[in-house]
Parts: sequence; C-alpha cells; structure tokens
Amino acid sequence: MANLARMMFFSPEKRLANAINIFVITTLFYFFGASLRLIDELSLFWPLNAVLAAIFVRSPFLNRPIYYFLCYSAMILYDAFTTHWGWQSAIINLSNMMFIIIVARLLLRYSRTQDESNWALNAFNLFYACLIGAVLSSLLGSVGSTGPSSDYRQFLSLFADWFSEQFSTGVLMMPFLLMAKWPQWDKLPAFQLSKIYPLVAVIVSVMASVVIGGAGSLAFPLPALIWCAIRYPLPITALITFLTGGTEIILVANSIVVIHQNQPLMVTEMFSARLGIATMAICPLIVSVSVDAINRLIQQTSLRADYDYLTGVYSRSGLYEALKTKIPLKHLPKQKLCVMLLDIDYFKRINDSFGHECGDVVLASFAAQVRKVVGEDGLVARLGGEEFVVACSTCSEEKGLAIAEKIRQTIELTAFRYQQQSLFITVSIGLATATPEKQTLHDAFNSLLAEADKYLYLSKRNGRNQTSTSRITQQDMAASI
Ligand SMILES: Nc1nc2c(ncn2[C@@H]2O[C@H](COP(=O)(O)OP(=O)(O)OP(=O)(O)O)[C@@H](O)[C@H]2O)c(=O)[nH]1
Repeated sequence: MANLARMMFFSPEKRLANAINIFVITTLFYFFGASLRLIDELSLFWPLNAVLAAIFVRSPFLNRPIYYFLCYSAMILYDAFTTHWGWQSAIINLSNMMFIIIVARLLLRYSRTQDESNWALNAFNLFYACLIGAVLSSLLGSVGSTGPSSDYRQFLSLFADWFSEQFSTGVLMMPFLLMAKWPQWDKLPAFQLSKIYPLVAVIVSVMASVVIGGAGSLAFPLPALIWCAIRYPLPITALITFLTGGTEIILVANSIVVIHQNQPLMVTEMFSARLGIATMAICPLIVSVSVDAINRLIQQTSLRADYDYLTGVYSRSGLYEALKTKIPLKHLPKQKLCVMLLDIDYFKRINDSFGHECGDVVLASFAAQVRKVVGEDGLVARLGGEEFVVACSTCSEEKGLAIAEKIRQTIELTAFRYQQQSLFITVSIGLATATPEKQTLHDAFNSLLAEADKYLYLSKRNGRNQTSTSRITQQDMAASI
C-alpha cells in the first residue's frame, strides 16, 4: 500500500495535490474521530493522530512546515464549524500536531539510520516514539484545556485519559499503518484450514477474557498473537494485533471484560488497562519483526551459498543442491549425464594486461554466454577462479559433445567488452558422459567430474581452445557440430 498510496495521494513533485490531499485526509479523519466520539463504545479512540503520523513517515518529503500547517488549519476549521470550543480548540489541536510531528520525526530520524532489515529495533523505536509523543502532547493538551489554576486532580485525570488514549492508539494502529501493503491477489497462497488456527486461537482467547475476567485476562490473547506472529506475514500480524488490542479496550471500557468489581471503571484503572494492552501489543510485533528478519537472513544466506556472487551461476554447493531437483534423469532412465569442465585459456594474461576488474567483467560475461548456450537443458556452476562446470542430461554422448562445442565456438567468437575495448578469449573443455545406473546422481556426477578433469588437462596440453572426451573421434566431433 505504501507505494500505491504514495502514487495515488502524494508525490514529491506534485505539491498542490499534496496540499489538497493532506487537507482532505485530515478533515475526513477528524470527522471520523468526531463521529466515533458520538458512539459510546468507540469514543475511546482518536485515530487521526496515528494516521497522520504514519503518512508523514511513509512520505518523508511531506515533513515540511507548510504541510504541518495545513493539517493544523484543517483541524481548527473543522472545530470552528462544528464546536464552540473557541481558544481551547487551538490548544487541543496543537497537542494533536505535537504528537504527529514528534512521532513522525523520531521515527524518521532513528529508524532510517538503521539497517532497513533490522525491524526489531524499529518496533522498539515505535514504542518509545509513541510514548514520548503521547506524554508531551497530553501535557500540553491537559494544561491547555484545564488552565493553570484548575484542580490538580482534574488535571491528572485528564492527562491520564489523554495520554493512555494517544499512546495505546499509536502503538496499536501505527505498526499496521506503517507496514500495510496492497495485497497481490494473484499471488495469494491457496487456502488451508490449518492457516486460520492462530486467528481462531486469538478469538477464543478474547472470549475467554470475557468469561473469566480480571486484570490478568487482558494477557490471555498474547500466546495466540505470538502464534500469529510466527505464522502470518508482518502486516497481517500488525492488523490482528491492532484489532485485538482495540477490541480489548472496548470490552474493558464497557465492562464486558470485568477487571474490577467497583463499576464503573475509574480513570486510573482504564489508564492502567490501556497501557497494559498497548504494552502487550508490542510483544507479538517484536516477535513478528524478528521472525521476518530471520527469514530474510536465511534467504540471503542460502542465496549467497547457492550462487556465485560475481557471475550469478551456481556455486559448487548450489550445484549439488540443484542436481537433486533440476536434472530430469530420474524421469528418463535412458538419459545420459553429461559433465563438462570449462577453463578459460590464459586468463591470467587478462588480469595482468587489463587489471583484475576487467578479469571480473570477463568472468561474468563468460558465465552469461555459457548460460545462454546451455539454456534450460543444463546447470552451470563456477567451481572457482576461471573454472566452470556444466551438467546436463542428454540422449547421447554426441549430443553432449555438440553442446560443449557450441559453447567453445560461441566463446571464441564473442567480443567481450571492457570499457572501450573488445577482448577475445578461448576456452578448453573436458567432457565426460555416462548413464548413472546404480549410482546416485551425486556420486555419478563426482566420478564424471574427475574424468572430465583428465580430459580438460588433455585439451590444455594439446594446445587449448578444444574439447576432449573419451571414445569420440575427430570425425564424430565434426559430424556432431
Ligand atoms: N579477475 C579475477 N581473476 C581471478 C579470479 N579468480 C581467479 N583469478 C585469476 O585467474 C588466473 C588463473 O590463472 P592460471 O591458473 O595460471 O591459468 P590461466 O592463466 O588461465 O592459464 P591456463 O589455464 O593454463 O590456460 C589467476 O591469475 C587468478 O588470479 C577472480 O574472481 N577474478
């Protein structure tokens, strides 16, 4: 949703559109918040501040005084038309702006400087940014609306109410608002009943809170939420956590979850319940971001281990993994396994004459050419240095030789570009072919690799730029091309 929302509503180039959109969104959410205030059960939420703070974080170019001023003006205008608050409206809305600006600025400052993949730290940042933003804005709001000479207890109760509302709404809503992405419907995984178990567990645990009651019941959904964090993507976990936390707050405020015998709830109890729910809500989020970070790390590590960084072809270990799944020998038992060992001729001269960087460029282009010739029929890997291996299944030894010769000729005719120069290289190839019968593919490959190495040595010794193999004569070679 980040990119989509940015494309639809905000863009660094379209300042007028940004100004109009920010004004309209502020007015709409102000209206929405004011409407929630009319419904008793939902009057505990003021989502505008969290929504605007998330918008300013997701579109950092909006963090300019003019856009802040437009938000503030929209709030003041809305109040002017719909309330009789007078000067108090200026203070209350200033306190709203304070939360929005502090949270957005803190998140932009401390989350952006960190490694993007270090989401766990970002979740902590969110918690502390909401805490600081809520304390400061509630102070201003409560002092401003009660006045300096008012009753101390009235101020404290207003502050507690204000602070717990801002903090809990921020912590519950912002993770989802910051991470939400527009779903790619065509890529959604198939439905499986087992996938909804964590969600069902959340619903059951909330119901258990209602039945059992007491302050401890507020923590009942925590294990189920952590289960969600492990099973679902980050934005989904953030959404479920937000809905669960919001539901709990509504249930407690309306005495459906009874945490205290003396009803109605005193402000300090509601204050404590809200803070508790918000604090609980951050835990699954931290688990979720940690799981996300671990998954990314595993993906990156296996990518690094399976592929050669410079050329993009398989590494030695990646080739062994790919052999298990990608060579279709087991489906075609008569097929032959063909292993070619390729070594660029006089590669040292390229490094010596044009530099190591040029050598790297040639290696990468060489690998790309080999991949192009081999196509989907085989696997290409770099064993190290300027030595590569190709493994493919063919119907005959001659077909394997034809592929090897096609590679050799393509390399010979290719002009490798480096800066303004064209370089020409040749490659020597050793080829070994067999029908793996009782051997595993892995063992067959290893013995063919050792055999191909001997033929490669022959190719080098006989003058390079040639393919050597067993029983095949020069006439066969000529015929196979
Ligand atoms: N640029 C670059 N050079 C590499 C890399 N890995 C190995 N080399 C160089 O590849 C060269 C291999 O040289 P040799 O083993 O002597 O082989 P050669 O010069 O190709 O000669 P023959 O194989 O006998 O035809 C060495 O100079 C290595 O430093 C790499 O990743 N990048």
